[in-house]
Amino acid sequence: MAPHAEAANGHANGNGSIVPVPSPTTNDIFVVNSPNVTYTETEITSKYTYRTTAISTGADGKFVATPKETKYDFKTERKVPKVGMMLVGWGGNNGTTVTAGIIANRRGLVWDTREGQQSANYYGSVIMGSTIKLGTDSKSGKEINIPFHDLLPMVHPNDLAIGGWDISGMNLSDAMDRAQVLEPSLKSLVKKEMAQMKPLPSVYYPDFIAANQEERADNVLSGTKACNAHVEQIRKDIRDFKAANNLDKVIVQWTANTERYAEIIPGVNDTADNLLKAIEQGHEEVSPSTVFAVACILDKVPFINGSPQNTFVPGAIALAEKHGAFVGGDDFKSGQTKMKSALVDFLINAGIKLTSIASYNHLGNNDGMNLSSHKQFRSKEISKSNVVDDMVAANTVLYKEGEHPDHTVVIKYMPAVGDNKRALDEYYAEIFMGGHQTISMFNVCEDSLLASPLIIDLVIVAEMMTRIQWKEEGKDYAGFHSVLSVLSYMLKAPLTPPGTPVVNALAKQRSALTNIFRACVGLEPESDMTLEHKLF
Ligand SMILES: NC(=O)c1ccc[n+]([C@@H]2O[C@H](COP(=O)([O-])OP(=O)(O)OC[C@H]3O[C@@H](n4cnc5c(N)ncnc54)[C@H](O)[C@@H]3O)[C@@H](O)[C@H]2O)c1
Ligand SMILES: O=P([O-])([O-])O[C@@H]1[C@@H](O)[C@H](O)[C@@H](O)[C@H](O)[C@@H]1O
Repeated sequence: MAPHAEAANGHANGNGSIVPVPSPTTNDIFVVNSPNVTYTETEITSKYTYRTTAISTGADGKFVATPKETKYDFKTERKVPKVGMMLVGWGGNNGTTVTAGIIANRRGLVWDTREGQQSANYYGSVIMGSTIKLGTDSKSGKEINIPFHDLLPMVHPNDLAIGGWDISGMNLSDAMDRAQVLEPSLKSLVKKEMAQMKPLPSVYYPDFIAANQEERADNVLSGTKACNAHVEQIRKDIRDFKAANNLDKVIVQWTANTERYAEIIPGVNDTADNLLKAIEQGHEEVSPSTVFAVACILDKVPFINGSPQNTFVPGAIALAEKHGAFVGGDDFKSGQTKMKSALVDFLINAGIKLTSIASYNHLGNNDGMNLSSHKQFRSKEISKSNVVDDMVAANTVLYKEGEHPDHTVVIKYMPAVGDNKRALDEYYAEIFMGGHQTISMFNVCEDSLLASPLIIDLVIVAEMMTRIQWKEEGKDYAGFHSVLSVLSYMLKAPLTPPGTPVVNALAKQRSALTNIFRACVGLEPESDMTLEHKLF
C-alpha cells in the first residue's frame, strides 16, 4: 500500500511544519507519519510511551489500579544483514526439511503431487505466512493488514546461508531420504544441491541421548565429555562458516535429539565461572547442547534451543547475561502443544472449567525413537505439561490456589507412522449447573513440516532482536535482555529472564511479539477496541 502522499514526504512536528523524512526504502510498504518516529538511511527511531496499570492494595484490602506511563526510545537498524543459520542436528528430519524448504522457495520450485502441482511456500511461519493489522483506512474505515514480515526490515529466509553439525555424517540429500518427509518429486529437484551439503562433526556424549542413537553417530569429535577443545572447535566452525559465506552474522539453533535433563549441581553449572570450569575439567553433567550454548555465548552468536532439555542451566544464563549474548528456548511448539495453548486459553477465558487434559501422541520418526527412552521422554513430558500453568493460575474464579486440571502426556514410538505424528487429545470440562463438555481431538501433525517454519521464524525474530535497542530518557541505548522471551510463540516451554513470569497463552505471545515490533515504529499496541465502529 503506497503511503499517503504527504506522509511519505515528512511528518508535522510540534510547530506544524513538515519535517522531511527520507523516502522509504524500496522494500517498505508503509511509513509512519508521526513526530515520534524518525527515519534515517540507517535506522528507525521511535519515541514510545509504554502504558501499563500498576496495582497496589489499599488499607481496606481493595486493589488500587494506577495507570502508569514509561517513555522509551527504540532504535532499529534498517540494513538487513547477510545471515547464516547453523543447525545442530542438521541431518535430522527438521534440519533436512527446513533446508529443502528454503531451497525450494529460493528457486520458486513447483512439483507434482497426487493432488496436482504444488508451489513452494512458507505456510506455518507466523512471520512469512501471517499478517498484522496496521490500522484502518482513514476514508473507508476498512481494516488494513500487512504481511508480518513487512512490519520491520527483517531477513528473508530465502537469503539465509545454511549449515550445521550432526553426529551422523550423511549428506543432506541422503539424510532427506532417511527422514521420509518430503515428496519424491520435490526431493528430485533439490537433491543435487543438498548432496553437496555435509554436516560438520559434532560433540557426542552418549549418556545424554537414547542409546538407540549410537548407530548413526559416525561423525563425532573425539572425546565423550565436555572440554574446552569442543567449545573452541564449535567457535571455529561458526567463524569459518561466517567467513566462507561472507556473512554479517550467524544464528545457531539446536534441532538435534532431545537430551536428558542435566542435574543442576552447585559448584558445577550454577554460575558462569563454575560452568566454564566444569567444561575445562570435563564434568560429565555438561551436555552437548550446553557446550554449544557456551560456544555461541562466548562469541555473542544467538543460540536457540528447539528441544526440551535444560540446556540453559543457571550458569549458561549467567554467562549469556555477562556477555550480552542472546539465548532462547525451549522446545519448538509445533502441533499438539500449539493447539493446546490456544484451546486452553479459549476454554478458561470463556469461564469453562477445564478439569482434565489427556494428551496422547505417537510418532515413528527418529525423534520418536529417541523419545522412547524414558530419560529423554521425561524432558519432553515436562515441556508438554507446563504449557497450561499460566492460564490456570490467572483464573481464580474457576481454580482455587494450587488447583489444577489433571494433565497427562503420553508419547509412544510407532515406526509405521513415521513423521506423521498422531496427537489424540481429550479435554474434559465442567460447564453450567453441573454439566460437562468433552472435546476429543485427533490431530495428525506432520512433525517436521510444522516445525520447519518455526525454525525459520526463530532465526528471523532472533536476528531482528539483535538490531533493536532501547533506552529511557537520559540513558544510553542497550539491547533487550539476553533471554529472548519474545520468541515464546514458537516454543513450548518459553525461557524468560530469571524471576519473570512465563506466558504460554498463544494469543498473548503473538500479541507481545506484534506490539513490541509495532513500538519500534512508534505504533500503539493493537487493542481491537475498534471504537471507531462502536461509538458512532
Ligand atoms: N515437530 C517437531 O518435529 C518437533 C517439535 C518440537 C521439538 N522437536 C525437537 O526437535 C529435535 C529434532 O527433531 P527431529 O524430528 O528433526 O529429530 P531427528 O532425530 O530426525 O533429528 C535429530 C538429529 O540430531 C542429530 N544429533 C543428535 N545428537 C547430536 C549432537 N550432539 N550434535 C549434532 N547432532 C546431533 C541426530 O543424528 C539427528 O540427525 C528433537 O529434539 C525434537 O524433540 C521437534
Ligand atoms: O509440539 P508438539 O506437537 O506438542 O510436540 C511434539 C510431540 O508431540 C512429539 O511427540 C515430539 O516428537 C515432537 O518433538 C514434538 O515435541
